[in-house]
Amino acid sequence: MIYTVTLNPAIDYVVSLDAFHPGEVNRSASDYKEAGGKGINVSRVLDRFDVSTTALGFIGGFTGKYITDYLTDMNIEHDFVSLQQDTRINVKLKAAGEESEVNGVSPTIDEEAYQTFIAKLEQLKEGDIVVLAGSLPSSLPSDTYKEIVAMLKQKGVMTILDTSGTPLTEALKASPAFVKPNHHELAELFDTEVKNDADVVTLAKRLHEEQQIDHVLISMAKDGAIYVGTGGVMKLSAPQGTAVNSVGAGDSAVAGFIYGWQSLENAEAAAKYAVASGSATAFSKTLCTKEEVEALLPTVSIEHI
Ligand SMILES: Nc1ncnc2c1ncn2[C@@H]1O[C@H](COP(=O)(O)OP(=O)(O)OP(=O)(O)O)[C@@H](O)[C@H]1O
Ligand SMILES: O=P(O)(O)OC[C@@]1(O)O[C@H](CO)[C@@H](O)[C@@H]1O
Repeated sequence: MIYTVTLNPAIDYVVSLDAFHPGEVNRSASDYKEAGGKGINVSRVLDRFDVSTTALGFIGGFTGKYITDYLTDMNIEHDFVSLQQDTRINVKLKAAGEESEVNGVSPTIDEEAYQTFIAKLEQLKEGDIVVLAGSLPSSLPSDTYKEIVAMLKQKGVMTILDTSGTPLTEALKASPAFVKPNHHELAELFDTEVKNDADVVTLAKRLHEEQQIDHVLISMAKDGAIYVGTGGVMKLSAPQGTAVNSVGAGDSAVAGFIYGWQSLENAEAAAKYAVASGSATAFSKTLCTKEEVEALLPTVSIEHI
């Protein structure tokens, strides 16, 4: 069974305007809401690939109810721990060809809620897959993902991690099986600059070899991705197209990798599916569909390096 963990979910409130004028009353040309947060997005994309998941994490208040209702309507299983405080709302602003984001403040996770969540993870079994994705609520310590990865690995559960900053640095010490930082997050991780593909490969190799991470996929937006892992070292080009909405492109890449890995057990095919999925989401208003991904697959080229 695949589980996604979103410790800090959100309603994504996506607002489009022709132009944004700070300090003035602005009116949306269009807007919509979606259940968001990185793990939830992975569940939503896998659902579109006909792969079942259960979404875990913390949810609270009327915003939390919106998210659980949304997932229930889509027939996506979920088993969140309930909180009193509201789940956050993240504002995604699209104006004059630019995307800006204001991500909200997380509710507080108290010890009782955290232990209830851990008890759910304790039930998982060898062969299960867990995707841990997104920021940590500020009330949780920065080594939370590290502790969870270590605990799950002891049970023979495959762990996949997509986060950034100190929680990522810490969690790498527990060697999750698959990580997908983007190239900015990779540079931040090593406190250095990433100027070209060679720099990306050098740092990704360090993650694979020194931190013993089986699959490292560094996403690079319109420049595709670089994979370093048990499947070798390769650069994947991104399909060309007009970016409409990049929110969730990275999560779609994670879902695409899992789908490719599960169905083909081949890292090259999985990385290719990841890039096609990320691009299909970038080119559409919301998350990609399987048809959109498969239409783009033949346009992803791979160079072994
Ligand atoms: N403008 C674009 N054109 C083509 N493909 C894109 C574009 N932006 C993103 N992608 C695709 O999506 C994948 C993931 O994108 P990106 O590197 O931006 O991830 P991310 O930073 O984790 O994204 P986000 O946080 O917005 O979800 C890329 O590897 C690429 O395949
Ligand atoms: O604040 P975090 O947890 O880092 O990111 C949250 C978020 O920006 O990530 C998703 C897109 O990847 C959105 O659905 C959501 O709003």
